Amino acid sequence: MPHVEPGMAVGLFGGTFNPPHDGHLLVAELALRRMALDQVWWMVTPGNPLKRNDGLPPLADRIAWCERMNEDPRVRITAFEARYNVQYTAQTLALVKARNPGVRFVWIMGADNLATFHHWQNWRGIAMTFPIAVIDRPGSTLSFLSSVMAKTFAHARIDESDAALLAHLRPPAWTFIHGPRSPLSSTAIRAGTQTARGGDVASG
Ligand SMILES: Nc1ncnc2c1ncn2[C@@H]1O[C@H](COP(=O)(O)OP(=O)(O)OP(=O)(O)O)[C@@H](O)[C@H]1O
Ligand SMILES: O=C(O)c1ccc[n+]([C@@H]2O[C@H](COP(=O)([O-])O)[C@@H](O)[C@H]2O)c1
Repeated sequence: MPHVEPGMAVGLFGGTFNPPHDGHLLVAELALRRMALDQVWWMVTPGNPLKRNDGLPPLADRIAWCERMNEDPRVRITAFEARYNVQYTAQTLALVKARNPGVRFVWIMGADNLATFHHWQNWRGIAMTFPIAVIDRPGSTLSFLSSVMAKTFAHARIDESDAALLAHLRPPAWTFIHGPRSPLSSTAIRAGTQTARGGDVASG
């Protein structure tokens, strides 16, 4: 687990990163700036518990790709979930919190995950224990209105102009952050229609 000091504000950004791309960098930079975070951890998951993970490249490869991609020293690449044998985010977050007293953690996810968040293990517990920042993503912009999570915790949503307060608020507290958006996805990169650094691959 990366080193942190009490009093720091840290964003936890879990992902499969198969492969990482500029969209992930954009999320990290937006989160650092808008929430005045000291660090963002890219937590490379052993495998999304809701997805089929056969065919997933080895964790070591995905970590190496992330390290090659990232140039910001505030972004820390970690795969401690595999080492501690945890896969569900609720477990991951409990572990991080227990090992780092006095540190303010915020869970960060793209808007596509907001739409399915209510299928996650103990999702209400996560929302009751950690502030959450949802970053806009093409195709999922309206999920902050329609998702079960957004409706259930509508009373706890703060305006994004107050995002810098989020790490210091008592949960439940969440916000939806709009900003520059990236159309990139790992799926399209694997399919060969986009590149990790952006832009469409010309067809034909
Ligand atoms: N372009 C993007 N804009 C905003 N958030 C993104 C973007 N790409 C990925 N994310 C977010 O980053 C986190 C990790 O995503 P992941 O590694 O699964 O990438 P992905 O592009 O969504 O992959 P896949 O297409 O395989 O599902 C998730 O919270 C996801 O919502
Ligand atoms: O805990 C869960 O039930 C759960 C369900 C789906 C996704 N997650 C986590 O959400 C993060 C983003 O997943 P993904 O597939 O969009 O890269 C990653 O850290 C996953 O482990 C967690």
